[in-house]
Amino acid sequence: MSNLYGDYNQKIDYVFKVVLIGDSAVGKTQLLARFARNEFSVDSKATIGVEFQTKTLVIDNKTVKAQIWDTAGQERYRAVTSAYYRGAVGAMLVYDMTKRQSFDHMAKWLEELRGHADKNIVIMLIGNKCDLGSLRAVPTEDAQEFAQRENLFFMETSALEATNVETAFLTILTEIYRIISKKSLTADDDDADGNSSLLKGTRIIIPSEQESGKRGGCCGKS
Ligand SMILES: Nc1nc2c(ncn2[C@@H]2O[C@H](COP(=O)(O)OP(=O)(O)OP(=O)(O)O)[C@@H](O)[C@H]2O)c(=O)[nH]1
Repeated sequence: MSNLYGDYNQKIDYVFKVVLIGDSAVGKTQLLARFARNEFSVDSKATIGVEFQTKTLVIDNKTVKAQIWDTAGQERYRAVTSAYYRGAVGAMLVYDMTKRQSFDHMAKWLEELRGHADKNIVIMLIGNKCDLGSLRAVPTEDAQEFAQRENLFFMETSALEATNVETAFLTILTEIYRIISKKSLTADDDDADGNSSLLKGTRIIIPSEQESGKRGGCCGKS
């Protein structure tokens, strides 16, 4: 059996690590719960340290395992920053559209991300909690402008109502796939050893055989 989310007996062609970042309580954990398990919890506890969940899907007839990492927005609960970003090929910068401050902090989060992650990482800005429309504190245009200026994808979501959550994850994963598959075919960014800089230090592509035990640089549950 094969559908959008793949067949569990199928071999994995790619593993894409995507990180979630943003202030505490913007909804990172619930966006992940909605995408990975189609669940939502109203009494979500603050994340302590780092967690990740995986979801397997099919893009362009290839089986892609999305490994989505979630960390604490609260400084005191944050784990070692560089380890969190290592190997990430995508990032979702999440703010709460009812909390202006969480949007104003996006520049700071973006700076941290760009300071630690691969320069080719695909980034999406997410305005979460769009179900709370009457409490909106961040106009869509402000976010669009920021996204355009910083060259980010942008989407407004609701983890509660499952609005745009799947679309957001599929959009970023498809864009990562588009870049990776193009990189696999071209040698534009090759270094002196013939290795693509995008592929080299970042383990963007983890071949299926490495999935079964030889995977490097990752920890956590799957
Ligand atoms: N109305 C509404 N509430 C949401 C939505 N997403 C998350 N919440 C609520 O917002 C609160 C915080 O959600 P979390 O997912 O734990 O936030 P977080 O960004 O992971 O927080 P940290 O782990 O502290 O970084 C919880 O009470 C959630 O139920 C949403 O789309 N709409």
